[in-house]
Amino acid sequence: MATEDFRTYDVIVIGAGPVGENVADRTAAAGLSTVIVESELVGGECSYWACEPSKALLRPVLLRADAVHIPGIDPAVRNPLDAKAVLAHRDRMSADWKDDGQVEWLESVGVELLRGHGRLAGEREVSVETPDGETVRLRARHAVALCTGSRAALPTVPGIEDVRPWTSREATAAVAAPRRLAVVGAGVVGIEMATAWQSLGSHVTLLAREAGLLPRMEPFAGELVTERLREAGADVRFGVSVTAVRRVPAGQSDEVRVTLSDGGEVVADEILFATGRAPRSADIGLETVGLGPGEWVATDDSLTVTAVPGDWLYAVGDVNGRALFTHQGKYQARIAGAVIGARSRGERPSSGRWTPHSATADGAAVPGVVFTDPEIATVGLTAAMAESAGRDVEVVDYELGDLAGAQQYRPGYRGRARVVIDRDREVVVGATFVGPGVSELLYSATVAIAGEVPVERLWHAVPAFPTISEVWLRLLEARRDA
Ligand SMILES: Cc1cc2nc3c(=O)[nH]c(=O)nc-3n(C[C@H](O)[C@H](O)[C@H](O)COP(=O)(O)OP(=O)(O)OC[C@H]3O[C@@H](n4cnc5c(N)ncnc54)[C@H](O)[C@@H]3O)c2cc1C
Ligand SMILES: NC(=O)c1ccc[n+]([C@@H]2O[C@H](COP(=O)([O-])OP(=O)(O)OC[C@H]3O[C@@H](n4cnc5c(N)ncnc54)[C@H](O)[C@@H]3O)[C@@H](O)[C@H]2O)c1
Repeated sequence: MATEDFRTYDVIVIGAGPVGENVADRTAAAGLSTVIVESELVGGECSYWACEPSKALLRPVLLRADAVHIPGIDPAVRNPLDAKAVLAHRDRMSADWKDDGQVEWLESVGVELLRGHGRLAGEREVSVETPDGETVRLRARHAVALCTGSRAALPTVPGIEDVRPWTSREATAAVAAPRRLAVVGAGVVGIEMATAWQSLGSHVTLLAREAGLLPRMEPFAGELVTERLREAGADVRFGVSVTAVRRVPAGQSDEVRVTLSDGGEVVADEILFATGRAPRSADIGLETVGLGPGEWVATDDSLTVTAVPGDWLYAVGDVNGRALFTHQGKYQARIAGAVIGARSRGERPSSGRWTPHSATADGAAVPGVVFTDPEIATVGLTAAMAESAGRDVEVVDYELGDLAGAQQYRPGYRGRARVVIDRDREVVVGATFVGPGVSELLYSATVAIAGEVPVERLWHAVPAFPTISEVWLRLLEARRDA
């Protein structure tokens, strides 16, 4: 093992997922020499085991769900999906799990890549264990950004280590549909993967410990998706926990027996635990700067780790636990890059909400789309969140199926919209749309919330006829006429 002297850069980024890539891009663009350290594939979870493969699996499912309702389209669309073709498409959309394209992009923006496992080694220092067993020591003049992301969190269930459980990685990268798939967890990963694999030929049993799907969203979101999953043939069960799992021989192969809290048993070929995320921070040297290994790395709105003095350590993206989405992590990356750039020039980052140096939207307007049938698009507060925060809000609902644009989009359209309006400030603070094709509506709601557009002014933002965006007008009318 050879140990080199320190290599010095202005900025060291640990983790080349979408967020680390964007921090590095911004600091390089600010004229700072930047190295990025990656232990697996450049592009991170999102490109290979999360957003890209999951959406490639789901797009054919959602397109087919619309197409079967449209007159004049070949009735053959009712046939089951060609799973082999969908999986091949998924492989292409995941770049066949090769990162050459992203490595080229890093080169094109002037960022140096160092492959290996990075760990903090005290103030402004990082040690990298390279794939050939060497240790490279790095020193940063200005900043170290932790962008190590998150991993699937598995619960402690007796037998879990012996059943080869699927996590989001196996669920997005599997090469064939299991005949029977048990899915534990009623969050976004659980319901997206249940939707995909049920349509690709598996019989899915979805096990939710809560009384409904997506407990943190407006209740009608989970209700509409439950209906469609059941219509598609999935077995959706509420109020049940998994108390034990075991794999037993079955014919030529084996199967998983899942014991439930209600005394029942589910038998499956594979079991997916979609039970949330944990930060990838257990082995990144946090203890060398006084932080707790394995914990979410807390920051302020400038993405600076305030528990470590000196304004040199940043945590950006999933690892800080602020908002676990690629787009929100990339937003944080742009802000962290601007903050690092400003501090490197001896400038004080601007303070206050909605400035170029504050990730204000993390607390006010985080958009998210769940790509199920129907789609769910959310931003800002739900009615329950507003209520528990003691905000004085008005809740306005509208049935999307009553819109001409919705019936044009898909005859028999079913869906619902809700906006949450802050009564004191007369601005929208939350919006949820559930229905086919609603994902593209979300940006309008995000602009209304982040822009704090007065509700009065929204009357002048005229939606085109006949589109689903007319829901905005109908919501205003419903409020006026209430
Ligand atoms: C199944 C699934 C579907 C999803 N779908 C969506 C979606 O449709 N839209 C959306 O916005 N979000 C989606 N997400 C969330 C999204 O994947 C994450 O928010 C996003 O990947 C976070 O980016 P990141 O760069 O912070 O972390 P990651 O993408 O996890 O990247 C972190 C990188 O750091 C590397 N790394 C970790 N530790 C070290 C170390 N010590 N040294 C060197 N390198 C290290 C890792 O190898 C990895 O490449 C989904 C998540 C899952 C699980
Ligand atoms: N389309 C998208 O943008 C997209 C897709 C997938 C994931 N994501 C991101 O990834 C994050 C993580 O998603 P997720 O679904 O893994 O987590 P989640 O926190 O959204 O849901 C986890 C679910 O598992 C349940 N659970 C936890 N422990 C359990 C146990 N022991 N037994 C039974 N159930 C248990 C929880 O009650 C919850 O319903 C999301 O919050 C989202 O930000 C986004």
